[in-house]
Amino acid sequence: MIRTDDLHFGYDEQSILRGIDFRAETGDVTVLLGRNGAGKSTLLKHLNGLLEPDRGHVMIDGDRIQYDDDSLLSLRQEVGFVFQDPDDQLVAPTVEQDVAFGPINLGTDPTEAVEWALSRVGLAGYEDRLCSRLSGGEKKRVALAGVLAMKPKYLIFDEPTAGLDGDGTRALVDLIRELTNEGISFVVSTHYPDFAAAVGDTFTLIDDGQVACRESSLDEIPAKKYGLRGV
Ligand SMILES: Nc1ncnc2c1ncn2[C@@H]1O[C@H](COP(=O)(O)OP(=O)(O)OP(=O)(O)O)[C@@H](O)[C@H]1O
Repeated sequence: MIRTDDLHFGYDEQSILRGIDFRAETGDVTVLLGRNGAGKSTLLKHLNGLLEPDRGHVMIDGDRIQYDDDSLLSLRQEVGFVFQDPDDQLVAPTVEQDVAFGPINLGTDPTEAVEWALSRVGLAGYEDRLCSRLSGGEKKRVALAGVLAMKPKYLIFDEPTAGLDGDGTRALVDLIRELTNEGISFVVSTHYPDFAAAVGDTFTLIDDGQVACRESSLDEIPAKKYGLRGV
């Protein structure tokens, strides 16, 4: 389980998270909802140590996140993060080099992991393509493959459908459900109720820097009251 207790965080003087008690159960797809600027990305970035709280803490399977370099390296193998904008994530010239980056950093032979990850995202055969020439949707799949290649236990996915067309979104729903059945737990943020309903097991709404509600059905989330798209 990923949990945060009394998590506080602000950028400069601006307080963004104000006592977040968040829970993401192992085996679930936990969907994070909230209006623009509510702090969803900021919370997600705490879950694999990209941001360090001002107060409170983050626990992964009962262990508090530690922020030294060695601890963060092993944390990021266990808890992968796919950014909203793939251009913030892709680091190497070619698809194969990019997806191999994580396993190589971990000191493992990347061959099998790269082949597996690219086939899971439907990009087998793209190994030698230049990342810079890919479409937005393809870049997003490469970014996901790069995280999958690390074989994470938890996968944090910030706005996964941003920039995807209908087919891309449907394929992503199927992939997330398959990977969940294979043992990867997801935390995803989204503004799209259809996508949320299709992938989610539980739904957490962030408002005014706090958890406003947590439900096992999207229908129970008071979308209109919190400025969200309706189901
Ligand atoms: N690096 C930063 N420096 C200063 N302020 C920031 C930074 N990143 C985000 N913010 C501010 O923090 C607040 C929360 O941003 P965040 O991206 O976490 O919201 P969000 O819920 O993910 O929004 P959206 O749904 O629009 O993506 C916003 O007011 C945003 O402007």
